[in-house]
Order: sequence, then structure tokens, then C-alpha cells
Amino acid sequence: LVYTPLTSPLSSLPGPFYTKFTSLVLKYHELRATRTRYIHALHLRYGPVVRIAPNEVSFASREGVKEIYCSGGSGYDKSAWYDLFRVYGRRTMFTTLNKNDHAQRKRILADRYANSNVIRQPSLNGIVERAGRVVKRCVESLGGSLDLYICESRIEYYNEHHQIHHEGLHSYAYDCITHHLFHPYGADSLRNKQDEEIMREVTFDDSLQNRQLSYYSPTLHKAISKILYIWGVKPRETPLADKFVLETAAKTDAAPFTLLNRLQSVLNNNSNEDDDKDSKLAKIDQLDIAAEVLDHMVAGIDTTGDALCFLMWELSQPRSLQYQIKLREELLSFPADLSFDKLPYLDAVVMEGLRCFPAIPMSLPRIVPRGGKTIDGYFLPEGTTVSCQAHSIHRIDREAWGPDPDVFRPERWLEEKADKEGRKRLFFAFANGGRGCVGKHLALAEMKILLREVYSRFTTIPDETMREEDMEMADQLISSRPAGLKCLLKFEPIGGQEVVV
Ligand code: HEM
Repeated sequence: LVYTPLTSPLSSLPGPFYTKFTSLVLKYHELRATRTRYIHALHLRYGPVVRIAPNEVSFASREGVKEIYCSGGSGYDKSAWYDLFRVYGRRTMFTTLNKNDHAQRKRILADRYANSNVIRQPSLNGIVERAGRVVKRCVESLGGSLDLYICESRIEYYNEHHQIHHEGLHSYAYDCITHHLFHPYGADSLRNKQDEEIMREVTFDDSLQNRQLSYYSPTLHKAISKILYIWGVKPRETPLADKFVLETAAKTDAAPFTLLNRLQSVLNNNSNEDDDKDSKLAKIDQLDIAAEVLDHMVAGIDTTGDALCFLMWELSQPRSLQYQIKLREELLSFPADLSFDKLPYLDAVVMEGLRCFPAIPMSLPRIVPRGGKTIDGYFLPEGTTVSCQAHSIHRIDREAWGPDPDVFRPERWLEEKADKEGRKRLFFAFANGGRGCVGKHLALAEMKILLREVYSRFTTIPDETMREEDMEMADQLISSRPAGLKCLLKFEPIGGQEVVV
């Protein structure tokens, strides 16, 4: 935790004085779930390159993103921090540190997430059906409020004036991702209590401090783990989800568009894809399949669920009513059967939502390779931890984002082509390069279809009991969630009409 500053080639980098000696301040913010905001404050003060710990540097520039995440295709290797996410003791695509091993795994499964596969009818119909179930939940909540986030306990509470119904978005994301992974064995947590239990188990994670400690000090963690448990600082346990995934991953007859179908054919070496050398060479077993699909299942719930939750919250604010109206006008002016990805204002709303509230706003750490590298004008020795965080990449560069980077304004994605292109190049919600989000097209389809189904039927406004602080960003291990662990909205049918589901 304490370092000698004299020998470090990083001493000339901008940053607070204490970062030359210690990483304690950074770790304090990690444990308090405020790392992302702390680093952003340092960028605002010191500029796009800032030293955040003796051996760690954060970049908030296009040059930083290009070099760290895109050089040579997929950028630098991941840091050992990703070991925290290993599943069943196996390395998945996400937790593979080395880029060559990663590329091999990615080649065998990326096609299941290609846009062409996502927008095929059997895959897309599943999303549309599930969005219809969320609309039903909205209808059921009329006269009361709907909590779009998940509560620790889902016991519904009522008073005589007000009913609070629970949830739609994380269940929606869970049902959609399991459809894409396992159909016909996907979950139906929007209607089925047992499935909903599993969804909540994997979504509601309070193991941040426990996992940070186990990473930074395994010995101390081991020594005090029993005391920590009594204080409620617990490891993550997901027995229901494990059972579901281990059983489902063994099915050999999942639909052709699913990831499970692809992995099973690789396991049995009977892939039909032409010239499929990678799958013939790949050595995976049944536990690798279970680990990979569990990873994708978890990656697809909080991300899409939280991104939608923050975006719908913002759209519901009086300051954003104008955007809600424009969105509705667009949705109602196009034929209902027009593809969800042909609607420019909907696209702008989603892009702006992901810019302002990226579900993974925090640093994605990578390691400077052998021989060291010069990034954004600074030489960094091999082994230095470097990263960018979407929260800052989406705000610091005022030339790209304009004078109002903190303001939600979908129009910025419809401005002059050159500006829009520049912004798209900086957009980092799904990261960038060969290790960027493989589920991006699926996530965008889920978000756009849900927003289309909801905002062509309802106006949304915040419940009076909600406070701004409830929706402040609170870091988790990799994603962020609303600090108040709730997001209560009211749904009002457009023009007071009866809602057709
Ligand atoms: C709005 C929704 C989503 C956002 C904002 C998002 C964001 C990201 C980001 C930033 C990364 C890079 C992480 C890193 O480098 O540490 C990532 C990776 C990944 N995402 Fe997503 N994601 C979303 C939805 C999904 C969905 C629906 C899936 C479904 C499978 C998914 C699966 C993955 C996987 C497997 C990786 C690892 C990719 C690799 O290492 O090659 N994500 N995502």
C-alpha cells in the first residue's frame, strides 16, 4: 500500500501528491463505492491523464481508449483484478486475461451475438413477447407506482392510498438473456415466482467489500472472514442460479440461435459452420459451458436492467418531458411494424441514456505490456495498471461533447454528422476494441423494444416519495446501481385511453 516515489517513472504524471506514495485513498473510495466519482473529480482537476495510485493511471481521452483497448485489435491484457469474476474455477471469455486465449474463445461464440443473429425472428420474437409482459406490469400498477429496481426483500408493501408494485426491468433483462442463451429453456421471471427468486439472487449483490478485501489481502480476508460475516460483509452465494445453470447447460437440444446450442456443438465437435477450425481446436468441457453461460447470464441482467432503469428515471423528470413527448411522437408516427432500429429519435434517446448513465461507468483495468508504452504523451513502464472509465470518457472532452456534458440531451446525437461521428468514436458504454461488449446488439435491441412498447402507450412520472439521492450512482464491483435501491415511477396511459397489450 505504500510505495517509494523516487524511483518511479510515473512521478511526472499529473495527479494528487499522495498518489506517489499510496493507493490507500483509492482503496478507501473503492470500499465506499465511490471510486468512479473520485476518479472523475481527479480528471476534472488534473486533466485527461491522471495518476490515481503509485502504479495506476487513468485516462479520459480518445488516445487513451485507442491505445489501451484497441491497439493490435483488442488492446492490452486484462489485469488480475478480473480473477474476482472467475466462475466455477474456470476462465470464461470475460475473465481470460491473455488476449490470444481470449480471441480463440471469442471466435467460437461471437456469431451468436452478431446483429444478424439477434434480429432473426425466433430471437427477436422472444424479446418482443417479454416487453409485452412488462407492459402488463405497467397496466397492473395504474393508480399506484411501479418499482423498476429490485428490492432486497420483494415483500410488497401497501398503504391505503398507495400500492407499490415491484419490478419489471431486471426480470425483463433476465428473461431476455436466458431466452437468447437457452431457448426453449429460458426463464419467465416476469410471471413465475421461482424464476424471479433466481433473478434476484444474481442481481442483488452486496459482496463488494468482501470481494475487494479478498483481492487486495487474501490472508487478512481469510483471517477475519468469520467476523466479517457477522457484520454482514459476506461472499456472494447463488445456489439457485448455480442449480439452474448447471442443469440447463447440459441440455443438448437448445434452439439454433442460442449460445448453448453453439457451445454444445463445439463440445461434441459436430459444428456445422463452414471452415470452423476454431471450434474443432477448442477444448471445452461441460463445466466450461456452464461457466461461460452463467457469465453471460449475469453480464446481461444488471447492465441492461440498470441502463433502462436510469434512462426511464431521467425521461420521467419534468426537465426531460420534452424528450418523452418527442419520443412518443416518433413512435406513434411510424407504422407499428417498422423495425425498432429504424427510429432515429429512439436511437438518440438510448445513446444519450447510455452516455449519461453507462451501466458499467467504472475503470476497466489493463496492464501495460512488456517494454512499456507511451500513451497520450506519457511513457509508462511495463506492468503499470492503466484504464479508462466511461463516466469520464463521456464527459471530460468538451470539444467533443459540447459545453453541457452533464446534461441529458438526446439531440446531441442528431447534430451535424461530423460531431455525431466524433461522439460515436468516443462512446465507451460498451467499451471498445476486441474486448468490448459482445452482447451490445442484444442489449440495444432489448432497450429499444422495451422503450418502444412502453412510451407508445404511457407517460411516466416519478413517484412523489422519490428523492434525487435515491438515483445517485453507487458503484458495485463492476456495474453501478441506484443508491436508494429503488426507482418508483408512475405510468399514465396516453390520452387516458385504455392500454392495448
Ligand atoms: C446496456 C447493457 C450493457 C452494457 C452497458 C455492457 C457493457 C459492457 C462493457 C463495458 C464490457 C467490457 C468489460 C470489461 O472490459 O471489463 C462488456 C463486456 C461483456 N459483456 Fe456487456 N454490456 C451490456 C449488456 C450485455 C449483455 C446483454 C450481454 C449478454 C451476453 C453482455 C455480455 C458481455 C460479455 C460476455 C462481455 C465480455 C466480453 C469479452 O471479454 O470479450 N453484455 N459489457
